[in-house]
Amino acid sequence: ALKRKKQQRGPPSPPGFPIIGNLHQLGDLSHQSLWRLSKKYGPVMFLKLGRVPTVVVSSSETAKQALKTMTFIVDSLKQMIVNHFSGPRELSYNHLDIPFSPFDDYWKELRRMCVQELFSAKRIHSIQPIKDEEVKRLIHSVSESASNKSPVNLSEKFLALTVSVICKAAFGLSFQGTVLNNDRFSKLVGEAFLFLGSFSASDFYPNGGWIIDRLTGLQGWRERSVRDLDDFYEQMFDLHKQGNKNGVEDFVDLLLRLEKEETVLGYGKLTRNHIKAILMNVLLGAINTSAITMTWAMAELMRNPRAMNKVQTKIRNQMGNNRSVITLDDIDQLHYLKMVIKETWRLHPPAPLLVPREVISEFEINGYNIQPKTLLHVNAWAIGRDPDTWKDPEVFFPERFMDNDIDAKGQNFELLPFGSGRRICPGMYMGTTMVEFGLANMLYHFDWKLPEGMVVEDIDMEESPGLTVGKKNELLLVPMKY
Ligand code: HEM
Repeated sequence: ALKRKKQQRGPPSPPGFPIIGNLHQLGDLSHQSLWRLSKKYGPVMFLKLGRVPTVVVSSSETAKQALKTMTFIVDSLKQMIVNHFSGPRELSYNHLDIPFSPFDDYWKELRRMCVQELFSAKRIHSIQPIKDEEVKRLIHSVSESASNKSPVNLSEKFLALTVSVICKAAFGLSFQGTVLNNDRFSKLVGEAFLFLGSFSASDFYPNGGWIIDRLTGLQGWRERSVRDLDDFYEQMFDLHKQGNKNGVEDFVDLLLRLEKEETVLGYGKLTRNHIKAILMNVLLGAINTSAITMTWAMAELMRNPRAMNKVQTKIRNQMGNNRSVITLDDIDQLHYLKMVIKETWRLHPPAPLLVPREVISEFEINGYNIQPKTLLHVNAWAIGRDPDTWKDPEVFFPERFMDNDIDAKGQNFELLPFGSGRRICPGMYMGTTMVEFGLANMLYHFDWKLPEGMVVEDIDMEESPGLTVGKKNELLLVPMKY
């Protein structure tokens, strides 16, 4: 009887208010608030976010139980469509009235297709010339700043690099002089991120939250971002209809072909609106995350001159003096750089709460009972700072990865920048190589110093709110040609 009683026990829960539950305790940077709460309430907590019952796990052990042993689904794509593209509130891709479980099949098929077509190692090697070309452009522009001794906005440069590489690879587009220039596009992507991550009352109060959103101005802003992106997609489809110059089928060609062939995926035919939603997902998943990682890494290295010096010396010794570009093939040898990147992900996972899951059947974590229909968050950010897992968690110390074989590929629950399990990031290899490649080249070709009058203590590590969490203030550094 005692055992039975234990099984029925729910996780500890911070006291909340009626109706809003614990929503008021979240704030802008919810992963941080949840981390603080977890110190008091433990690695499995129950909260009510408005009406939504939510469980948050905050240690590697509980994350493992949640991600590895149980079956549940996250419907990020469905959620996104429902929340942001449907209903009378938004520009609507609203004919996607997607029932719950068939959608899962549909997503599974799509995901398989994406992995084969877009994220495969073969594909990534085939886009290496694109990466080389784009990184050369970056080196060139940073060199100019170096000769003028003027600061470079690294946040912006890294974003521009990933935008050009991903868009050329996925959409066959070059932004130089075509549909959008990099700046406008980067801005659009940034906005889309903010609005997806922004707290929206209507997500929690389906019957009236939109009034609050209108009053706060969020509504108009979302509509504008969505409309701009929609324009962008339409322009891109037009360009693709004009035929592909080099005869290579890119991701958009592929999706348009499947649409034309009236391909049935899961529950129904692939429509233009599905294609937009898929592209949106890929775009948002791909671009910001890599750029954010590179920016955090540079900020941490600037604050830790010992690590900066070590990583540069190692890259330069290994690569010799007269390389124009460090290539994908070189990167395997750069072990210390890889440790620097892992250490960056430990402290700054770009998607700190991963993607929320919905529990579909009852299960237990640490003996606590979790009910179906509960939303489940894994706080990867908290796990990276858990003193039971990491010695001196606040210290940036890449060498900590020397004596263990923890990697970031979803098998070690101590480090989950790409999530784990069924919904693990399919762009993991692409994202990792992107980050390694961008950083290796910036560290090899340039020494970096702080703008005039700034000292190391002035580098702030404040985070900006959103679905992905980047550095709040832009990182400005002065390059010196090595
Ligand atoms: C440093 C780079 C990246 C990081 C840190 C990252 C991180 C993540 C995380 C944490 C998730 C959720 C996984 C989970 O909840 O278990 C995710 C999902 C996803 N990522 Fe990435 N990502 C990166 C790069 C990319 C790239 C380059 C692409 C595409 C080319 C991509 C496409 C996606 C997609 C489509 C999903 C949704 C998968 C699903 O729901 O089934 N990501 N990513």
